[in-house]
Amino acid sequence: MDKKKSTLSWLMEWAKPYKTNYIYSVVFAIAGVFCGIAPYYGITKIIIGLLNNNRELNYYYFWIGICAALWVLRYLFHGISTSLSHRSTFAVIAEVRKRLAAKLVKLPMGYLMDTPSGTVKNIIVEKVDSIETTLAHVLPEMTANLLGPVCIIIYLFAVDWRMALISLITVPIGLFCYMFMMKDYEVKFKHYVDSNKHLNATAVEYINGIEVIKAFNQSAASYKKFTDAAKEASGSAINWMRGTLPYFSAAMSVFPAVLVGVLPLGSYFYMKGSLTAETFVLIIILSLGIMTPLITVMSYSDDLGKITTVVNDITSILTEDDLIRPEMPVKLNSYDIELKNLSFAYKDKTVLHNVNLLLQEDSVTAFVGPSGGGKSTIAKLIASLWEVPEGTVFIGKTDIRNIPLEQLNTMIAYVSQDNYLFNDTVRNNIRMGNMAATDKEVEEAAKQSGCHEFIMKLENGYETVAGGAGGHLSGGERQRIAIARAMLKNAPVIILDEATAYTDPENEAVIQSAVAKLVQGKTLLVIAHRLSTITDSDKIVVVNQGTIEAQGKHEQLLDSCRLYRDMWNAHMEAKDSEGECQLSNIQSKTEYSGKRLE
Ligand SMILES: Nc1ncnc2c1ncn2[C@@H]1O[C@H](COP(=O)(O)OP(=O)(O)OP(=O)(O)O)[C@@H](O)[C@H]1O
Repeated sequence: MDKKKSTLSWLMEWAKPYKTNYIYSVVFAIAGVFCGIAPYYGITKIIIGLLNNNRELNYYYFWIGICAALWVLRYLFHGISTSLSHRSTFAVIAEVRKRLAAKLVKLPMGYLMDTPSGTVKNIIVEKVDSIETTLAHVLPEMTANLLGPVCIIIYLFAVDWRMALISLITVPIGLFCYMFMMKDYEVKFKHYVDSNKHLNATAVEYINGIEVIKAFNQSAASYKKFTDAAKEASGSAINWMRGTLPYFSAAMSVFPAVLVGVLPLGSYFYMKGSLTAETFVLIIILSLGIMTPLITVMSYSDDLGKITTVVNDITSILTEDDLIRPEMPVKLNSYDIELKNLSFAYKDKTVLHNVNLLLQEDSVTAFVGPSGGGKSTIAKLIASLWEVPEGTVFIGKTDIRNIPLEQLNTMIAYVSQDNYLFNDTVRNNIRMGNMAATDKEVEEAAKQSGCHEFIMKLENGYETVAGGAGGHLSGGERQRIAIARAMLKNAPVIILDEATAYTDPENEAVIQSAVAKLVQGKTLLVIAHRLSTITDSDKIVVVNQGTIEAQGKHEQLLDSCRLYRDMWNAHMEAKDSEGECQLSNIQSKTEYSGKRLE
């Protein structure tokens, strides 16, 4: 996407589908402005009639009628114009928000992790909302309100060029004030916008982290961070207003004050006999008529100063580089996953070094290893949550960069420790795995992942609303719902990244036996800290410090890999000390391999 496009080009691109509506809106706005100015001509005619001692009542009725009709038409046309521009603008706003939401899904996780969610929300909600003024008001009203006075001034030139020039006397002064107002406007407004984004991010952080803040008695520090952000936001608003308001007020008062020149100089010409009373009255009244449109134009100049910052914010997301993927689905020979010379860094920190590995279809591969070794990073690269910068991930011998994102998302079910549950019913949260699933299928998946029982105990069973991020459920319950969701998806590649970390051993056994039934013919990758749960995997891979330290079956690794042996011993000791050394019992329930379980 073109990152150098101007603000105007962006606005035109967004408004293009509604071009006709906008054109009609401008036309009606112009008609409205003319109907607003024209009565001044009628009033001039009435005054001139009075000055000439015209005694024909019909003459006055006629002009009064014309003025009244025009006044009504003015509001009618303005209403039609505003309704057309608003209808189109709200459609544009919805479309821009849709594009932003669609874009977020295509962006690498890195972008989303580096950008606070409050900032993203601020752009999608508030910033997008603020293009409303420009498209719905500034475009039709500013055009019309500029065109009206310009036409009158041309008419005045035709009537008396000296008076027309005099009526323009305030324009350079007004422009001068305007120039001062616009000096540094964008910088100050940007500061105001940035500090508001920061305030949004801090507010979201404060709300999301309230549990930790309370638990660690950090309310004073966190509250201070939030109040500092609020203070900065209000300071930047004051700074922005202070820098612009005096000039804005001066421009607002000077610009439309056309009578300042018209009255004294007109009187002088009249006294000298070079200006008739009729022309003088006509010029005075028409000069008054152009004031209202000029004030309207001035009031929108402020919005023009803001729009570049607003559009830049919106397009900063829209022009961010996507995960580049083709559109057309590709045919894959198998669901074998192969990593070749895979390296990866989070910013400057390299966490994977030249990883080579094969995860075969119809088999269970388990990643084990010390914390921070890189297990989840490999899983995320396979799931394309991050772009592969160096080396290659193949699925069925096809580079994942050549597989459309949608196809990839359909064939991989990724369940992590922190699975997000939407603020929707438990049933719909599970159904996200397969939107076409029937209620019965949803419940079947819930039974297999060990959540049916606790769901039935919830206030409204499957219709209970899970709450934002599943806040009404325990960590283990949330994980089991996420597993049910993945089961329903029935994807050929399943990645369980510590998916049962919060689950108690009993439920873990239920889940694992259910998953075991599903893995036939699939590629299953399990990341686990509880080694006893993966001893029967087809392949166990020891990941340490971003490299593959060893791989093989449990018994082989016990013999050949010291790190694995140490981890196993530590795990056994921990189990012993917890008094839950019914290993054989748990193992028999927790084997992932479907072949053994059946
Ligand atoms: N988003 C991120 N930004 C920066 N560094 C990260 C990010 N995610 C992970 N890391 C770092 O990358 C390294 C590997 O992390 P990763 O989560 O892959 O390890 P892991 O083996 O899965 O660890 P664990 O078993 O604790 O989940 C760690 O040093 C971690 O701090």
